[in-house]
Amino acid sequence: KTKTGDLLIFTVSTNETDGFKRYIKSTEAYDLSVKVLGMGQKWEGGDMKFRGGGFKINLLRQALKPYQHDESLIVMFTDSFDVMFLGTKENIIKNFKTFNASIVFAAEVYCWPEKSLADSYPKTESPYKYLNSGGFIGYAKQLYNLLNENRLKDKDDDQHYFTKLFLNTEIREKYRIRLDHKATIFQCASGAADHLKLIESSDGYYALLNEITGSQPLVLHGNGPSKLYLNSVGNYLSKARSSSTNDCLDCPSINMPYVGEFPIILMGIFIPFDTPFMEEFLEKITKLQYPKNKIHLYIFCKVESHLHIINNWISENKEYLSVKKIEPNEGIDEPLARNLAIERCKIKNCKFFFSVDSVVHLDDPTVLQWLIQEQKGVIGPMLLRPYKSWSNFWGSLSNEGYYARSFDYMDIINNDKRGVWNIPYLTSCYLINSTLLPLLSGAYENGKLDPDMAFCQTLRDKEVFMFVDNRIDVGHLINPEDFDPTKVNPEMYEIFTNKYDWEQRYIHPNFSMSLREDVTPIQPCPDVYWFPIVTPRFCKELIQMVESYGKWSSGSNQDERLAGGYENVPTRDIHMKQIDYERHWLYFLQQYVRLLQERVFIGYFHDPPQALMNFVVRYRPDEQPSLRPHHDSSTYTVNIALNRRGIDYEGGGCRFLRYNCSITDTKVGWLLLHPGRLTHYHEGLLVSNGTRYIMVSFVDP
Ligand SMILES: O=C(O)CCC(=O)C(=O)O
Ligand SMILES: [Fe+2]
Repeated sequence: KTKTGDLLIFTVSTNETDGFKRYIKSTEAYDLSVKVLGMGQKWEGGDMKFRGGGFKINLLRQALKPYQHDESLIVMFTDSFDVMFLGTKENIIKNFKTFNASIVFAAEVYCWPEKSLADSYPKTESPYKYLNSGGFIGYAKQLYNLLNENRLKDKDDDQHYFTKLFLNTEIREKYRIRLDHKATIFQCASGAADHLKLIESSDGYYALLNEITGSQPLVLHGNGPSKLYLNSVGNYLSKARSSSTNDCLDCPSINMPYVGEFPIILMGIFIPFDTPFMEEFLEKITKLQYPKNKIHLYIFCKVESHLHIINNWISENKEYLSVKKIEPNEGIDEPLARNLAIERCKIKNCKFFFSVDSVVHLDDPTVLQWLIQEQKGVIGPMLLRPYKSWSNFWGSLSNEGYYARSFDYMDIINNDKRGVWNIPYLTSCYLINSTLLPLLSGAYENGKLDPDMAFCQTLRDKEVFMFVDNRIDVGHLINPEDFDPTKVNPEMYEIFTNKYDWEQRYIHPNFSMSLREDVTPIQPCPDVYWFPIVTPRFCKELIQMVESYGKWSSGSNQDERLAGGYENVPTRDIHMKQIDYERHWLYFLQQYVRLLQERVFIGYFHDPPQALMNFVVRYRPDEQPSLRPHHDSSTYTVNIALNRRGIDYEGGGCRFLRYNCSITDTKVGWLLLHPGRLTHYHEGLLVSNGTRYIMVSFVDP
């Protein structure tokens, strides 16, 4: 039996979709108890994107039967998958009573489904003129009787049904039916997003303020096309976040390290186009902290030139449960390859499908343990292109279904707000719970859409939420644009487009130590400084680049590469311009070398550094074994050792005559920085065996 003035809430849902779970959470946030009708039954209400929904009303009528004589019990009905509660029972009842009505319906901006009925409505100034049947509230007895004034079939449209009843003035007055024109209880979001503002409420949570009516609605309905709006503000409302501490209150907690058994997963690795830094990509996959004998591998490689590295990697990693590889010559396109991965996941009885694209670098090996524990249907870690606002998710969608920036996008990518975010588009790296796979057959194929767009469209159509977690930083994205795999050592050219990864591979790990005030720079000769700057790999690859180009200068004074056509102290060399590396090298000078220069030659600033001569020198006993004493045409000179004394060659080094000081134990990747003129008259010492390579720049000639 119910108490006087009690509130009984009904909803209908036949299965526990993400929207339903969100609805239930919102009722829990305000201690509301709700009776769910239809759970586990077959949905008989038609396709709600068109007309339908009579099913809901017929279930409700049945459920109200026991209360048909109760004149004080207040009954509320709401849809579930696109509805959230924003307030307490007390406020709902209080606001209901101010209507002095028996039944109150939600009101919305659009007259639907029969536009022509708009003229039959009573006139109102409010933008919410028309009945919406996704939410209503009334006394049990009157509601029950109203539902018996007329009958509808399961597949009939419930909103149409109620609109007809409401527009019948006799019935309207008999039951004292009113519409919630001021959205004091029900807010329908369609056409109203501009009226609404998320505010920080005095209770430490977020609330929704209707700036037109001044109300703070208690039930928010993402009717019609406003579902994405609801998803977006839903990240804040119903106590999902604290406005006072800025904490996510609704985010699953994660055990690190992982406790319990590791479920079987299928890891799909997709290489749909030429991607730089594949080596590191695969290394990070290898290092994932997840038992390999719980992972089925599925590799789609559409790039002939990457096959070699993939095959090597597969043969070095034999512990995986199984490996399925799709090669370019099989003629399987990307959407199909992705769809097949889902089918394979089903066949292998996996618990999760983990999809990773070749642009994804999973720097934190715990990422999988993290994602498994999120308890979401579809979830990915937030990944960014370093130093950029490009990410693997969109905060909002344009009307055409493409990227739109959400009000909180920058806050999320800057980590000013951390949490697990319901978003309309997610790509590159995500984990899918296998319970969803039956919905996702063919998900990656949809007309002309890119496979990622098609996939997200499918998820949205099936009302599956996508989440992105920015609570931890587990990796980053590669930018594959402008990558030219036809070059020798093409990653060397990625200093602009993928600077972060370029540094990881090519900048000496101790480089930044030299910039510290408390570290005294090494000075092997007066005003000659010595710094680690690039990795041995950089040196090796630069040598490969010049050697494969191969057109070494003759070592004579005539040099048509120079503006004057004459070189006073010629070396056997290849200029960076000749291997299309000049721009890159100048940027390197500006980004790294300049900082060292400013650290040791105090008070000299020249940004960006200029250099017309940037070249690799080759010394060989039978070619040019040494370089006679000279001044450089530079303010300061950069001289990097590219290979190893005592292993690759004997002898060599640089001698400063004024100080009778030589540096012969040069180290690969280490840079000598010295003034070019006047005091630093110098020579290149004789190479007696092998080949010595150095990289030289005359900075600020
Ligand atoms: O061999 C060396 O280390 C010095 C090279 C040099 O002085 C130059 O190329 O101008
Ligand atoms: Fe020199």
